[in-house]
Amino acid sequence: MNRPIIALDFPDRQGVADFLNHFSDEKLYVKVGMELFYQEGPEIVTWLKALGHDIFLDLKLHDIPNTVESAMRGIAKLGVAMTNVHAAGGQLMMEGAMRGLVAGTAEGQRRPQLIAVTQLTSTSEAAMQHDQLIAVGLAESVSHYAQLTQASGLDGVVCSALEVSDIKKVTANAFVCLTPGIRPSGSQVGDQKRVVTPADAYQIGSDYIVVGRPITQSETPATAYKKILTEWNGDY
Ligand SMILES: O=c1ccn([C@@H]2O[C@H](COP(=O)(O)O)[C@@H](O)[C@H]2O)c(=O)[nH]1
Repeated sequence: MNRPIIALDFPDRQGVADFLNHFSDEKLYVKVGMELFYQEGPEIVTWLKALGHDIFLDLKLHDIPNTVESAMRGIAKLGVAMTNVHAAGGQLMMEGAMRGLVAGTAEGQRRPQLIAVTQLTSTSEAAMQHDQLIAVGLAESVSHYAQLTQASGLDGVVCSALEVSDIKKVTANAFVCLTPGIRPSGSQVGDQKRVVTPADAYQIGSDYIVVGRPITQSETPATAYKKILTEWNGDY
């Protein structure tokens, strides 16, 4: 079964522990983002790994190439399955990120997948053009960032499932599209702008989906997760 990646957007480890209690012994694919990591530090990753979960460390690095390369060397040592940067940091920064990750990965250990954020799923086309002064459409901007990411030697991108078909046309087969902004029909959209249901993400061909609040804020998280898991595996 392909597992949806659960965004563990909690303020502390206790919040995560309470949440995980709903799942008995199930091995999950979880995402640790800024909220949790900046409170708990790298130990949160060590703890989740010890529980048997796979981890996407979503820190979205965006800095000068040398700084990102050094930071990635450290991230590699945490043994996460995947991590990321912002494609807007540019080709030199992304190449530096990959160099750091390769250098920091111990022999015999698998290098974490490295992907780049194109345009955040909370960004609308109008906001992108106004805030970032980008004159092209959102689809074109996302496609450009995907090609730049591939040229930089990374494994894939973060985008909305709405852009996956276009990206797949201009990138290699193995190039990964990870899609947050997933909302089961009827659930609250919140601050997300480019949303897709788990079933549609499956149909479109997303490689991974990331789901946070529809699971973490649910009264019955395990049931919400199971329903999304089923849809995401083409059973709906
Ligand atoms: O473009 C992006 C990149 C990252 N995210 C992250 O995914 C989750 C989504 O959570 P929801 O509660 O399902 O909205 C969150 O941690 C974001 O930081 C994203 O949404 N869009």
